[in-house]
Amino acid sequence: MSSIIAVGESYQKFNPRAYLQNNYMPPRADFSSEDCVVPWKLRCLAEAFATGKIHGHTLIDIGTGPTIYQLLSACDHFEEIIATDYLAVNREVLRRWVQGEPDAFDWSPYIKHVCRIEGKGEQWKEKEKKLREKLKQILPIDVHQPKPLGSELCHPADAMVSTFCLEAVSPDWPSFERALQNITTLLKPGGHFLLIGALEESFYLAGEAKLSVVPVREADVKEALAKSGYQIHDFRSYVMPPGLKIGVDDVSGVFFAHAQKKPMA
Ligand SMILES: C[S@@+](CC[C@H](N)C(=O)[O-])C[C@H]1O[C@@H](n2cnc3c(N)ncnc32)[C@H](O)[C@@H]1O
Ligand SMILES: O=S(=O)(c1ccc2c(c1)CN[C@@H](CF)C2)N1CCSCC1
Repeated sequence: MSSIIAVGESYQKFNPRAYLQNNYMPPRADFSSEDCVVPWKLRCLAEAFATGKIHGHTLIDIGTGPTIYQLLSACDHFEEIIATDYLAVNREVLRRWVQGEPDAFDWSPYIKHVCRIEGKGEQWKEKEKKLREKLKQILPIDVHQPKPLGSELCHPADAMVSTFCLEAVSPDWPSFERALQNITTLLKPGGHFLLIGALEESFYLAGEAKLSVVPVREADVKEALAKSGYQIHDFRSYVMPPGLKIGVDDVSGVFFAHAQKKPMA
């Protein structure tokens, strides 16, 4: 238990702007080729939603952080999107983006790219406006609690997304598996879950904060999803090019999983 408390304490120094700088701005965030990791991630999400299988009233994002890229392809398929994060500073960064504050992070390269690969002729300002309208709740969360949102969600979510969260907040593998079980209670039986995460990463930097990450491999993630009652529909991995290792983390690759919570027996 103390190690989970230590993780929480380490996040008190998390700097959202530094995190965004390290991971979501050029040169690391490169859109110049479909083979780059950011286009690969956005394509995984766009293709999952393009199947038409993932839809409903409410989608919840677990550990949203200060980012919204992971919600861009979702917003056409849900009435309401719920963002969640452990840190008030991240929830405030999200609120400032939703309100269109001038100092908010510029996600337009991501929004333009997603509009292009979705091929619906949607203007990027339309998608930006749509996501801002649908991002109706920004809630505190702790995935290490059996009830991660504290009080129950009025209804389990129809679908769930989580990107780079579970492995980045779990001190060890059993904690990762328990956190996955905890967040699975927020998803309705039969609901779809899109999970993106870091492979074989042990740390990352976010300003003054140096965060520990539990290194995970493909097989570990697949096993944890199966143990939490998911059927895996799609699982892909991306091997990080050496040139992208600039010291802000030691990530070796990225995984994408499209899973579905099995219906009640
Ligand atoms: C590596 S960031 C991922 C952010 C974003 N989803 C992305 O794709 O970049 C991990 C996030 O988990 C949040 N976090 C830290 N401890 C948490 C906890 N116990 N429960 C839920 N989220 C937590 C952090 O505040 C941070 O925003
Ligand atoms: O999309 S990424 O693969 C990415 C994006 C976010 C993160 C990581 C990797 C690895 N560390 C995570 C800490 F938990 C956060 N990417 C890394 C290369 S440059 C562009 C961003």
